[in-house]
Order: sequence, then C-alpha cells, then structure tokens
Amino acid sequence: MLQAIQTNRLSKSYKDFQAVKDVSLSINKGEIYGFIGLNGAGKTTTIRMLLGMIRPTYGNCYINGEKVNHKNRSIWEKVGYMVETPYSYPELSVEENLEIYRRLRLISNPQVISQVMNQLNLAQFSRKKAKDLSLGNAQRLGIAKAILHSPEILILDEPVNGLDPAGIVEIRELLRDLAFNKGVTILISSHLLSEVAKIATKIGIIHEGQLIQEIESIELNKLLNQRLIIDSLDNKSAVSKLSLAGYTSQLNENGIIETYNKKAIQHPEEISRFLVYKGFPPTKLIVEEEDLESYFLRIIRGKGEVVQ
Ligand SMILES: Nc1ncnc2c1ncn2[C@@H]1O[C@H](COP(=O)(O)OP(=O)(O)OP(=O)(O)O)[C@@H](O)[C@H]1O
Repeated sequence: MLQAIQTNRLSKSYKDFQAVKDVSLSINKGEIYGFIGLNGAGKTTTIRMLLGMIRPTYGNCYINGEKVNHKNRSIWEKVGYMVETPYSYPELSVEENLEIYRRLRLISNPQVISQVMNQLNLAQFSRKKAKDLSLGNAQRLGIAKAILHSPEILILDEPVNGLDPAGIVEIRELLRDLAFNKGVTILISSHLLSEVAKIATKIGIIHEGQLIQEIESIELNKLLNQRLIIDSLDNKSAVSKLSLAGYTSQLNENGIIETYNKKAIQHPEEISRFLVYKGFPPTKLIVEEEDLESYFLRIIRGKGEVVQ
C-alpha cells in the first residue's frame, strides 16, 4: 500500500546535539498517527523536516511517495498543516485571515470560509481580530487554515494546546470525522497522551530524538499492565519494606506507592497483611489498569515489571 507519509532514517543535528536520530516512520492512508513524546523529544523538529521547513542532516521524507525537497512543490497542494502556535495576521479578523488563506490556496469557492468557521465553532468570532483571540480560538483558527483546502494529509503539531476540555472533545470529533468519513490521513503530535490514545489508530513514541516504539492502537490494551496503588501514613518507609521483601515498588510523582509486581497485584490482601505487620497499615489499596501516561513513562524509563 502506498504510504501517505514516510521518513527514512531521518536525523537532525544542531552542532554536536542530535535532536532527531534515525527516525523511520510510515503512515498509511486514512490512518491517524499519534506522535507522542515529552517536551524536547524531537516532535516539532521531525514535523518541520517532514514539511520541508528545515533540512535534515541525514535521511529523507516522502509525502504520497514523493520525496520532500524544494523542487517538489506540488506535493503541498494535498497537505494541510499547523506547526506550534499558528501564525495569523494580528490586525485582521478571523474571516479576513481565512480569506487571505483562501486566495493563497487558490480556492475558488468563497463558501469554504463559512463552512470551516462553522466546523470549528469560529463563526461567533468571525469579526474578532486575530490578536484578540484566546489561545484556544487561535488554535482553532490555525486548524481552520490547515483544513480550508480539504487536504488529503493533515499534519498538526500539538493541535489541542490551549483548548478547554469541551474544545478538545470538539477537535477530537472533527479529526475523527475527517479520517474515518473523508479518508484524510492525520499526523498529530502531542504530549497529551491519553487524548492521543482516544483517536489514534497508531501511536509512535519518540524519546530523546529516537522513535522508541510504534504501537497499533488495537494492540495497546495488551501492552498496558495492571498496577497496585498503595497509600499509607509513611510511604517512604513502606516502599523500602516492600522492596526488601521482593515486591519491587516505587513512589510515583504524587508520593503514592505503585508496584507492577505480579504477586502483589494478584494478592493485594497479602500486601495489606504484610504492611500491617510491619507497622504501616495501608489507607488505600487499589488494583488499577495502567493508562497510556504510565505506560509511556515506564517505557521511557525502562522500568517496571511486565505482568503477563
Ligand atoms: N534551532 C535549534 N537549535 C538548537 N537546538 C534546537 C533547535 N531546535 C530544536 N532544538 C532542540 O532539539 C530538541 C528537540 O526539540 P523539538 O522542538 O523538536 O521537541 P518537541 O518534542 O517538539 O518538544 P515540545 O513538546 O516542547 O515542542 C530540543 O532539545 C530543542 O531544544
């Protein structure tokens, strides 16, 4: 099958710092590819190379099988994109900004502007100057520009930045509709992992410039572990007692104990008995399904026992 987006050993160095290392990813037509990673992982740099905005130090990118380079301009007719905080003409209204974009994209039908404003709930702000928009609405305007010409491929860098929860749901529905009903291929980068997990058909995890894992979303549930969450009046002491007894555990960022130890998860009553005996009775003991955030942290830290 022809890939909509492909990178081949893509790398970018800034002096001796390698921001992106050997990233080879491929995205099928109609797929929603969630590109996730911590701040500074290399998402934007990869996307900028993909869009021909910066030159790779090594490797190549392909859009619809065509190599990205300065000669191949026609490939951009089928691509819509938004990278980081979208730029707009600050003194012009939402509608005027879209009108400029319509002309730049050589779209003959003026109706597309009202259609896209309705799609993104921007109609009520049509006369508002771009500089007076909230961050969330500025993002909506950025997405509106990206989809104005009905692209086949949509590349969005952190598109839900600054949106409130209702806005995030709206954008999620919009992207789903574009992918599943209109066959648009979408690459969406984000550090909001759970959000990406809700819409992506495939997830790529980038860490310190390297693509460390690609997961089909239907496979995701199989990879998510269970974990036992334990709270007590003295978690620091309790965690060392548990680890000494062979129940490898750690404190999470909230100071709560978590363990992926299979025996502990299968027999939380034993953990409870053990902690009572050691003088640290648990105040909370819950077996939880791991979420994508925790899975991601476990993968990038290379920690955690895998419960089969
Ligand atoms: N022009 C540049 N010169 C030097 N270093 C750069 C340059 N652009 C990016 N970097 C560095 O490359 C690394 C990757 O940056 P990048 O913006 O791609 O990360 P990111 O995953 O998009 O992060 P975020 O989620 O914070 O946007 C970072 O350490 C960044 O500081």
